[in-house]
Amino acid sequence: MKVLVVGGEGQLGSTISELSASCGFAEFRVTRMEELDLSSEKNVKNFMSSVDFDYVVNCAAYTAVDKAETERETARTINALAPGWIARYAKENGAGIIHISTDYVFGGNANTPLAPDMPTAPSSVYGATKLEGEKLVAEANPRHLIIRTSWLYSRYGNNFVKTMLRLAGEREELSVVYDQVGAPTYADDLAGAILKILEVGSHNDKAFIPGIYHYSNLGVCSWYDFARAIFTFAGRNTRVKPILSAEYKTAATRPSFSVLDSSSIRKTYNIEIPYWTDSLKKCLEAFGEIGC
Ligand SMILES: NC(=O)C1=CN([C@@H]2O[C@H](COP(=O)(O)OP(=O)(O)OC[C@H]3O[C@@H](n4cnc5c(N)ncnc54)[C@H](OP(=O)(O)O)[C@@H]3O)[C@@H](O)[C@H]2O)C=CC1
Ligand SMILES: Cc1cn([C@H]2C[C@H](O)[C@@H](COP(=O)(O)OP(=O)(O)O[C@H]3O[C@@H](C)C(=O)[C@@H](O)[C@H]3O)O2)c(=O)[nH]c1=O
Ligand SMILES: [Mg+2]
Repeated sequence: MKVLVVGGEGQLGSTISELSASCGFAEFRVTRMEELDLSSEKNVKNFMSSVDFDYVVNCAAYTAVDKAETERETARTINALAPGWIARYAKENGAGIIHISTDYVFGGNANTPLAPDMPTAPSSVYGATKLEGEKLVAEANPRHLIIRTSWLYSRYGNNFVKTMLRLAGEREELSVVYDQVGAPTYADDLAGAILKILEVGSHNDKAFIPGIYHYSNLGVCSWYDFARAIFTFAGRNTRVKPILSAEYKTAATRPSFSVLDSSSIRKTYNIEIPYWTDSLKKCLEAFGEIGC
């Protein structure tokens, strides 16, 4: 089986690239932006019609949540139009698509974990463009898996864990919001789940069951709790002050509650999902923040 990974330089793309090196069930080709720039349909068409693959995994996205508020068109091209093109040219190759989306498609008014079929109501341009991307992917290719994840972190790219560790080197106290509740997700865990789904699909095409799924690490926390856990596990003395979102002005509005219910991916693909603090410790070990 052949798998094409688009967006290979981001957090998830880099992680899949790393983990796939020891995968025996498929041959992976990972693209970087210089090889495939998603800003035009022509690029996508030319590239995708020149390569042979059975599944494409789209890890590329415009993830600068605040900047997206003023760069709506670019965000829409990368998060909505391009995934639609990728799904379409995958279909023309007879291939399926795994596309990644976000908890920010939800409005934040729920108070129980969000199942994939619950109503969406994005409060940001990033969330709205990601939601449109989901629709375009589903319309363009019936063999689609859309996996919504949340609060992704890894040793690659930019993420909250790295931001906190950097700021801890600059300040003795940080203020972090405690009225936005969700669940962090370690990119290694999500990448492992994606590889497992591909492996299942490689043995039996019918076991690749299309639809929208959720994948976050288990458990629930606020960004404040997340920051506290990072500093506790990393042995830092940085103080963290809990604040309200109203006290931390940002261009984009984030959902106050975006805990994803990941039970359908767990059951359908027999995937074990680790608890968020266990995975955070693993990531900090990989950073050399613990045990070195
Ligand atoms: N990060 C998070 O907290 C979360 C992410 N997600 C979703 O998970 C997926 C993976 O996210 P993550 O790995 O964190 O994202 P990253 O921002 O780390 O990676 C996205 C990659 O896409 C690339 N990209 C942007 N524009 C283009 C373009 N025109 N052509 C080709 N590549 C482009 C980026 O390049 P460059 O960096 O040079 O712009 C980057 O390498 C995305 O779909 C995201 O929406 C969902 C929930 C949480
Ligand atoms: C740096 C910092 C952030 N915050 C707040 C801002 C925000 O509400 C929250 C998290 O900050 P970030 O900027 O890391 O979060 P953000 O970029 O919004 O993270 C999101 O990225 C996109 C791509 C997703 O898909 C989401 O799942 C989510 O991970 O913490 C503080 O309260 N204090 C701080 O010092
Ligand atoms: Mg961010």
